[in-house]
Amino acid sequence: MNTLNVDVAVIGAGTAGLAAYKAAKSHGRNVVLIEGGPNGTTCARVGCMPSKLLIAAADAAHAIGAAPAFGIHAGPLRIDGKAIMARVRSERDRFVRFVLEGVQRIPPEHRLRGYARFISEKSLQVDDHTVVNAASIVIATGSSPMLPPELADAADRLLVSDQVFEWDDLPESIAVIGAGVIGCELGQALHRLGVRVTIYGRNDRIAPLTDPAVRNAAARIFGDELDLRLHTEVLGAQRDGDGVALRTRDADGKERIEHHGHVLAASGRVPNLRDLDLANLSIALDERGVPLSDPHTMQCGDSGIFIAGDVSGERPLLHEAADEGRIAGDNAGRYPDVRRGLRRTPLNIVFCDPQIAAVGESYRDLQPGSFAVGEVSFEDQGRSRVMLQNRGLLRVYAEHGSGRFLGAEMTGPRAEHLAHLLAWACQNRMSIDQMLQMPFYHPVIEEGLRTALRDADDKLLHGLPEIEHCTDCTPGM
Ligand SMILES: Cc1cc2nc3c(=O)[nH]c(=O)nc-3n(C[C@H](O)[C@H](O)[C@H](O)COP(=O)(O)OP(=O)(O)OC[C@H]3O[C@@H](n4cnc5c(N)ncnc54)[C@H](O)[C@@H]3O)c2cc1C
Ligand SMILES: NC(=O)c1ccc[n+]([C@@H]2O[C@H](COP(=O)([O-])OP(=O)(O)OC[C@H]3O[C@@H](n4cnc5c(N)ncnc54)[C@H](O)[C@@H]3O)[C@@H](O)[C@H]2O)c1
Repeated sequence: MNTLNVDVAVIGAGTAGLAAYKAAKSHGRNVVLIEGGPNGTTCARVGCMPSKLLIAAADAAHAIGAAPAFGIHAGPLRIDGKAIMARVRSERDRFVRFVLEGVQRIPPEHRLRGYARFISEKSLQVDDHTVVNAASIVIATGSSPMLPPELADAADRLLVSDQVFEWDDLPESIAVIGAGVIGCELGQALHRLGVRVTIYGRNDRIAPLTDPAVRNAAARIFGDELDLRLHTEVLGAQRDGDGVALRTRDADGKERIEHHGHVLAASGRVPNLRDLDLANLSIALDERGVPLSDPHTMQCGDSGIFIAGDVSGERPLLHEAADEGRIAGDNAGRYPDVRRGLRRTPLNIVFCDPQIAAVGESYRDLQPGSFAVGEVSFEDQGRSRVMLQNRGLLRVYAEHGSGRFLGAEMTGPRAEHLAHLLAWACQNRMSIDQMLQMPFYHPVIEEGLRTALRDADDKLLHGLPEIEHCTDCTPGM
């Protein structure tokens, strides 16, 4: 057995772990980065990048399908699944290569291969070859897809998103379980690429939306385009012939058995904590078994243990993993002189079409009666109509009294850009009035945002509370 004595050990070489390693090193500390699985990060290998590559192909197919409405006819659409997947994989490999080059630049003596688990608060066992003693430790082990037990009998026809990006051709049909972020992004992309897709959601949840009005708008738009079954419970899945027989029950209690080629579990992800032997530590855990941590320092209690990225289960997004990793690594490097790091305004973007986004405080978390809602439908919004992308709804939330902009939820054209504008305004604690003093060009989609801001301004002026406050969006739904 080897023994390694270091100042800081970082478990996991994903986005959070790499940021933590760099931040801890900046203090001149002796740091080791431990990775058990494949290098390259979830984002580049099986997450953000390959999913956006698949969506880009779907966008291209959709644009051809939409062209006749402008009087443009490109001939019959032909989708070459093999070519699509070849591009997804080769571009994905290119992104992974950049990450691997970065990992290679870390001196070999600072990298350790193997899965780590805790022996005590200051020591780790890595596989069966090394004991690492460290003054502080960063847990940055990421997350894994959750597999609902009722899908177990689908056997080899049960997939998770990781496997989609290894396909060398597109399948004929697929059932997507979960109308969350992955379900909406991949489900719609595959549908637009000619795969017969059914998306099943067990409640009315669509991606990160908590505002019932925006949720309804998104459900309507999605449901108009593809087979979306909300409020539908999956009862079981059985390997059957060349596919899967999926047994479901809808909101009216009607049970059905339908045949699909594959089943994709897009039902959420769970933090990678199970094999870390956290029971050997005295840090407090929440009800999911995730170590409790301070979101500004990433410190677990007053220990020398820090947590960052998807494993913390708080904001499982790339830019948050990078921020949390940086804060955790900085504090691990300066431990016990722990400091608060910068946390940004929450920003969530789903790359479906129309895009979905949420900024700042979510509708669900706002205090009923304390805020006004301004809204705009994109149906008659000038630029959106010009581009034939006039679908969706944007709702902005503003605090009564201060007039401060609190947050927004939306589905609509170019929501990724609107969401950034709004997140910047939110982080700068701007009021609706200050936002309306900013320039708006013509004709742009941002004029739709101005309509929503004016609506909020009007309601603030008249002291109108939000009357349709969500009654069913209790936490966790
Ligand atoms: C399909 C998909 C699409 C996504 N799209 C987006 C997007 O568009 N935008 C966005 O912001 N986010 C997106 N995300 C989320 C984003 O990818 C994650 O938030 C981010 O990659 C998390 O980084 P991380 O460092 O926490 O985890 P990871 O990159 O998963 O790193 C964790 C590492 O820890 C290693 N590890 C685990 N246990 C141990 C152990 N015991 N010992 C040693 N090593 C261990 C793992 O092998 C892994 O390499 C997407 C995710 C998915 C799945
Ligand atoms: N654009 C992006 O930023 C992006 C893209 C993809 C993934 N991600 C990240 O990856 C994480 C995981 O994505 P996800 O889509 O797996 O999780 P999610 O939490 O977004 O959605 C999971 C959905 O599955 C539903 N569900 C759970 N069990 C079910 C069951 N048995 N039957 C039917 N529905 C069920 C849940 O109600 C929920 O709506 C996201 O939280 C997100 O942070 C981000």
